[in-house]
Amino acid sequence: MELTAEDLRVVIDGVPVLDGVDLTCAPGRMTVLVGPSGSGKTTLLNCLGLLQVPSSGRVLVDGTDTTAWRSGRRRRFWRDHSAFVLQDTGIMDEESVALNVTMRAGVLTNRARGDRARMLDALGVAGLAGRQEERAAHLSGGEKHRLAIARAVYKDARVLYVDEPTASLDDANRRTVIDLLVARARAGCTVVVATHDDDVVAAADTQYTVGARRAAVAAAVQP
Ligand SMILES: Nc1ncnc2c1ncn2[C@@H]1O[C@H](COP(=O)(O)OP(=O)(O)OP(=O)(O)O)[C@@H](O)[C@H]1O
Repeated sequence: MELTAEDLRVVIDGVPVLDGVDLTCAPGRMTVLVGPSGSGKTTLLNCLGLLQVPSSGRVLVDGTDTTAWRSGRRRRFWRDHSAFVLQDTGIMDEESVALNVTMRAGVLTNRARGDRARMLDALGVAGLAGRQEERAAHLSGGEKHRLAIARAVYKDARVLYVDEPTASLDDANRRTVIDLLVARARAGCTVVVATHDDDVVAAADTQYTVGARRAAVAAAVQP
């Protein structure tokens, strides 16, 4: 699915955070959003993920303007097409690793339901083979990141939104996460990543510097 931002602006408390962003995130490509801390990367990621309503401008999904989408339409987009790997990863600590992948539980028990073979496959891809019956709370921070990506792999989400996936990971985990994201893009997904990590940037197909336009305008008005 193609995501397009057109003249996107976000103003918070009278302060422009995003100032006219034009951007396309194409399927089959990993697009990274870079820029200094506070430049608006997460804000842009949230707008592209329809989690945040911009002050003006549009977000298009496969050419369809989402501005008028009501909550039900947005929820269908999230349910059917997208996966989020955000900074707190959204892992349910008290549940099993398996349930965190399939996101479907039995009515009377918390046993994971869904396609077991695909669940095991997704865990294998994420380097978590054999961990399905453990409680997610037992996983390390890096393993939880990989579990969140396993969830996206299981879901076969067409759009993957990722915020700072490698922050506070060791080198081996960083490499695994980067390779997983590249593999999702090669599988045809639209992968959008907000990052400070040069290795993530080096692995990306497209780079967008957030705040560059603001910086250019500020430089132009310097005496
Ligand atoms: N809900 C909010 N209320 C007030 N200010 C906000 C809000 N959301 C974002 N901001 C401000 O908008 C600016 C951009 O924040 P954002 O989190 O998008 O930056 P970022 O580039 O992702 O930063 P980092 O690299 O540090 O994660 C910051 O100055 C932040 O304080």
